[in-house]
Amino acid sequence: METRNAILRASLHSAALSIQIPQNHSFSTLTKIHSPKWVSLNIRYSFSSRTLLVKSKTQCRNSYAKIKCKGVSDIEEESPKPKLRRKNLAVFVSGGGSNFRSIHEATLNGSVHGDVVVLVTNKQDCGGAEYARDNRIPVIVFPNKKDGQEVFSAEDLVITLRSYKVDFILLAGYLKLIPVELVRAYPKSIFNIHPSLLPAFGGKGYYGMKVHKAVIASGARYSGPTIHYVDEQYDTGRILAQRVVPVLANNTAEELAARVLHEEHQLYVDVAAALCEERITWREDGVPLIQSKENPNEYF
Ligand SMILES: Nc1nc2c(c(=O)[nH]1)N[C@@H](CN(C=O)c1ccc(C(=O)N[C@@H](CCC(=O)O)C(=O)O)cc1)CN2
Ligand SMILES: NCC(=O)N[C@@H]1O[C@H](COP(=O)([O-])[O-])[C@@H](O)[C@H]1O
Repeated sequence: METRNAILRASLHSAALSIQIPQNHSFSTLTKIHSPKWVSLNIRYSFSSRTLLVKSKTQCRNSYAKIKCKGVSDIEEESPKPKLRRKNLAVFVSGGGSNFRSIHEATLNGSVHGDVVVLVTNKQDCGGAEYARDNRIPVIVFPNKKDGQEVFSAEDLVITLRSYKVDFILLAGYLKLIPVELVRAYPKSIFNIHPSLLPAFGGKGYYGMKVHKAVIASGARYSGPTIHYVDEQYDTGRILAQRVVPVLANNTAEELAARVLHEEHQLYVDVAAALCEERITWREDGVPLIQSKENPNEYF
């Protein structure tokens, strides 16, 4: 097939390649110049609905090289990847919302293939709620009581989140217990970030600076954020991701909090990206794993 022969003019200095391919077909190349004489070339050649991949490592004599495919085995057919639907995210906060802002910014810059469609908070004047209003993200107050009377129930919250077609719920500094109705309505779809290496320093009473003070007082040499699935109790859901932050001998709780928070921001964006790209898988023993984006054969 004529497509199997591509005459290449490799200008090894600028790594510019020109390829003579029949008209009305598209192609893309990936080149790697190993040395003045050797170049690797992957040609992705698409026509109609088929994509062919020609891989070759070729010795270039002077500045021309003729790539010949030895047979069909040189050509792999790439089935077109189904275009992933953008996912809808609900974020829950109670405070400043720096994790929420990191996630929102990542949805805007393309790092996360999703959109924050609603913010939920128990404190309608907190920093996270203010940021949401400034960015035209709807804000829901939950729990919401007036004169001790519940005016917006857990069932109301489930119905409202369904109306926004929420795929994933991300807790980011939310300090209230998520009701069982919501946990059951969104199985394996609610996540929380906690500022210690769970299961250490977690559970009722462990939030905010209380966590970091307990870590410092314990003499622990390492801390760091944990992202876990949310179940019906505080901080007991399956661990999905962690980052390690050394605890320095002279660290105050505030200094440790700042370093852990910095790691949280990147970790939550990485996890949100994996969720929206459907790169979560479950090990046989029930441990959730994240598939590497760079190398799909690797999990962490
Ligand atoms: N069903 C769940 N709900 C929530 C979880 C969870 O894992 N399952 N995680 C928390 C977040 N969190 C730790 O990561 C956490 C938040 C708050 C508390 C706590 O002790 N809160 C106090 C009240 C604090 C306040 O109102 O200011 C309390 O319940 O007495 C512990 C852990 C979010 N929800
Ligand atoms: N147990 C829950 C808990 O302590 N969560 C912690 O609250 C902070 C919220 O900061 P943010 O509002 O700037 O994202 C974060 O450090 C988060 O890990």
